[in-house]
Amino acid sequence: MPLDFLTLMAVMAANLFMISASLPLIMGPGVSTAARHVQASMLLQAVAWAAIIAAGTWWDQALSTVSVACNALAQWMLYRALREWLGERPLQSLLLALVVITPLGYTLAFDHYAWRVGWANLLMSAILLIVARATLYPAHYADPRWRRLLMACLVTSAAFTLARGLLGAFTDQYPSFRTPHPVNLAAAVATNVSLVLGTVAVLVAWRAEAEQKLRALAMTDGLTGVLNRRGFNKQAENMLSHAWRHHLPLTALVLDLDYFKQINDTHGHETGDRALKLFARLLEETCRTGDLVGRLGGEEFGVLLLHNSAPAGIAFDQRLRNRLQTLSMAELGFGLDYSAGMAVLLPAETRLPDLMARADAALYLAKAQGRGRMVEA
Ligand SMILES: Nc1nc2c(ncn2[C@@H]2O[C@H](COP(=O)(O)OP(=O)(O)OP(=O)(O)O)[C@@H](O)[C@H]2O)c(=O)[nH]1
Repeated sequence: MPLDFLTLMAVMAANLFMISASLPLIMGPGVSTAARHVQASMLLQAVAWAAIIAAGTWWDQALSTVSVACNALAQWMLYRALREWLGERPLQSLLLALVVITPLGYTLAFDHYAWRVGWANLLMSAILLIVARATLYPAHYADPRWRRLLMACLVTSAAFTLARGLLGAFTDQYPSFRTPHPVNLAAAVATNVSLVLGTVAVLVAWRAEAEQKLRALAMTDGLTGVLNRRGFNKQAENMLSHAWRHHLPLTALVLDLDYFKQINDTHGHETGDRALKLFARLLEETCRTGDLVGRLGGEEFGVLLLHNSAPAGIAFDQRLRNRLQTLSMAELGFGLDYSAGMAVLLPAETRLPDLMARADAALYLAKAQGRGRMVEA
C-alpha cells in the first residue's frame, strides 16, 4: 500500500486539532493544572504540525521555526503536567534551556540545511528523552501502566527524531523533511500511533488524578480539613503496625470540646463551626510531623502521637490548652475549653479499637470530674 507522507502529516494535524478541541469538552470546566497543561500541549503540537505542512507553501523559515518552537513548548507543557502528577521531576533547567535554544538555533542556522536539521532534531530528541525520563520514579505512588505507555510513545518519537537529525546532519541521504524518505514515512506512521497511545495514557493519568482526589476527599472532614473518622482510623492502623514493628511508643488522645451545645445555642451555629475550625487548626499546629489528627465526629477529635509516651501527651495537652485559651478569646470573643482522655499503647495491645476505647473511657472520666482537664487511662 503506497503511503503518502503529506497525507499522513495532514491526518496527524487533523487528529491533533480534534483531540485539542475535544479534551476540554471531555474533561469539562475546573480541571486540574496538570490537565490544563496536557490540553495546551496537544494544541501546541497541532499548531506545530499545521505550521510544518504550511511551511512548504509559504514563509518557509518563519513557519518552520514556529513549528519547532511549538513542538518544544508542547513537550515542556507535558513535562509540567508530569510534575503535577508525579512530584518534582529531574532536569527541569536543562529542559527549559533546550526548549528556548532549539527554535533559536534552528532559525539562526536556517540557511545551512545540515546544521538546522541536525540541531533541531538532535535537540528535540534530547527534549523528548528528558520528558520520557520524567515518567519514571514518581515522588509518591502513581500507576506504572500509563507511565510506561507514555514513556514508550516518547522514546519512539525520540528515536525517529534522532534518526532524522543524524541523517540530516551527517549524510546527504536525507533531502527534506517533506520528501517521502523511508525514515519520514516510518516516523509519520509511528508518530500517529504514538499520538493515539499517548492520548490514552494522559487520559488515564487524568482519571487517576481525579480518583486520587476523590479518595482524599472521602477521607477528609469537609468543615475542618483534617482527616475524618474513616481517614483517621485508616492511617492510625498503619501507625499502630509501624509502632509495633519497630517497638516504638505510641500515645492516643481523644479530645472533646466542653459545653459545645451551649456555644451553638448562645453564639449560633456559624460561630460553633468557627470554633471547630480553630480547634482543628490548633491541634495540627501543636502536633509534630508524623503525628495524626482527625475529627472523629461532632466536637470530638483524635490525636496519635508517634514515638511518644505519657510525658509527651501531657506536654501536648498543656501547649494546646494554653494556645486555645489565648486564641479563642482573640478569634471568637469567648474562651473555649476541652476535656481529653489519653492512653499509651500497652505492650500487649495490638488493636486500634482497644487503644482508642481506653482513651475514650479516660475522656468520659475527665468529663465526669468537671471537664477542662485531661485524664490518663
Ligand atoms: N456548629 C456545629 N455544631 C456541631 C457540629 N457537629 C456537632 N455539633 C453540635 O455539637 C453539640 C454537642 O453537644 P453535646 O454532645 O451535648 O456536648 P457538649 O454540649 O459539648 O457537652 P459536653 O461534651 O458534655 O461538655 C450538639 O449540639 C451538636 O449539634 C458541627 O459540625 N458544627
